[in-house]
Amino acid sequence: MAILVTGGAGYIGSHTCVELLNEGFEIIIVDNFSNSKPESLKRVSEITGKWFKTYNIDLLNAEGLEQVFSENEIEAVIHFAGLKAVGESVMVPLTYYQNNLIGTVILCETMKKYGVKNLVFSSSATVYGSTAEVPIPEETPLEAVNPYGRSKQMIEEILQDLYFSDQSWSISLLRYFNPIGAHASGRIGEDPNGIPNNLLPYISQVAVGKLQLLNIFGNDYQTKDGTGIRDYIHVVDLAIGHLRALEKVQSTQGVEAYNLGTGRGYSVLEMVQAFESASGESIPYTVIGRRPGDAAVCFADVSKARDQLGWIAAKGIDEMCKDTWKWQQSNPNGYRKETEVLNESNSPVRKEAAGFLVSNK
Ligand SMILES: O=c1ccn([C@@H]2O[C@H](COP(=O)(O)OP(=O)(O)O[C@H]3O[C@H](CO)[C@@H](O)[C@H](O)[C@H]3O)[C@@H](O)[C@H]2O)c(=O)[nH]1
Repeated sequence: MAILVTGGAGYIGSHTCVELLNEGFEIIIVDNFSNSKPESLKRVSEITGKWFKTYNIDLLNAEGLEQVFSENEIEAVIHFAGLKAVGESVMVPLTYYQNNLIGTVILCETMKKYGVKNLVFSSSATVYGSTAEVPIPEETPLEAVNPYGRSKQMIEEILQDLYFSDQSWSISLLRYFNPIGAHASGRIGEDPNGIPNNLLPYISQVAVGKLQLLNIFGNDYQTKDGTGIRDYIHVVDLAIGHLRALEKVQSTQGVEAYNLGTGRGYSVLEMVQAFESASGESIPYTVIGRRPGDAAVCFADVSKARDQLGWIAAKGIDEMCKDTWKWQQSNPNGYRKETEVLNESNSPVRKEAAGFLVSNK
């Protein structure tokens, strides 16, 4: 019996695959590689010394997915696959709803057909919106503020309805706070397309000299130093949280949401300092206006995951920054080779995209 991992080649997916393989699970991966590279899976194999089957299939391809279920004995699914860029989701909402919602519905229909009813779903703290009171417990009303977030919120609701219709399902909704860091080997890590949207990938690209200056989005929030506060969590801790959730869905029925965070918040300026110490590089920055939709402060109440999953994040901010830096330094172009990067920088599409991003700053 195997665990099916959708989106297993992505950032959180690949780290979870390492932990699953290390704990002796058999895994099968489905990924369309729209935002990831097969190279990450090669490295998962290299780190663990284990082999696994990978299908290059889009979740919207119901027949392809059916083939995966008919060819393998699957006991549970961890579902990561989905589009995840907030800004992009505002511009192409239908693409987000098509991929994230319909992809999940097709996955669940196929699971149902094959009698597989154990599911761990990759949700996000984004479902809480930007005004929730901290620390945020799971029962906080959900009010996502952009199409990406709403797609996660709607999927959670669909999965609740599914359980209501058939109580033999067992589903965990994992609401991630801010995953950063990388595997300690430095072989797998976060590999964003183009200019990063998120703080840590941006800082690490400044440290390695790919970007010149960090733009800090506002220093006039009601926080200790005026900059935004977030609950950063090491991606390996997060990956281990999936294993605990998997044990839970395999031993009970029901649908439960869990916050996966550390329960501690750090400001943007504290992250800059922590990264400077970990890397020995200086991070030049400038303060610009607030980014629309950003919360001032966001951190988790982690008691439910601790009490019900027996899970707690173990790695601190220094280890998060050290591992991010090791990955960034040894893979300045992510999973791409130098030649691929050169070809891309000459492509007209790439130039247009870069112009677009700069003009939106
Ligand atoms: O170039 C940057 C990028 C970010 N920030 C700030 O850094 C903090 C963290 O930002 P970011 O890394 O973009 O994370 P979030 O805004 O918290 O967004 C993450 O967390 C959200 C809520 O969980 C999810 O919806 C998103 O997908 C996920 O990227 C915030 O205060 C930002 O204003 C900057 O100052 N400059």
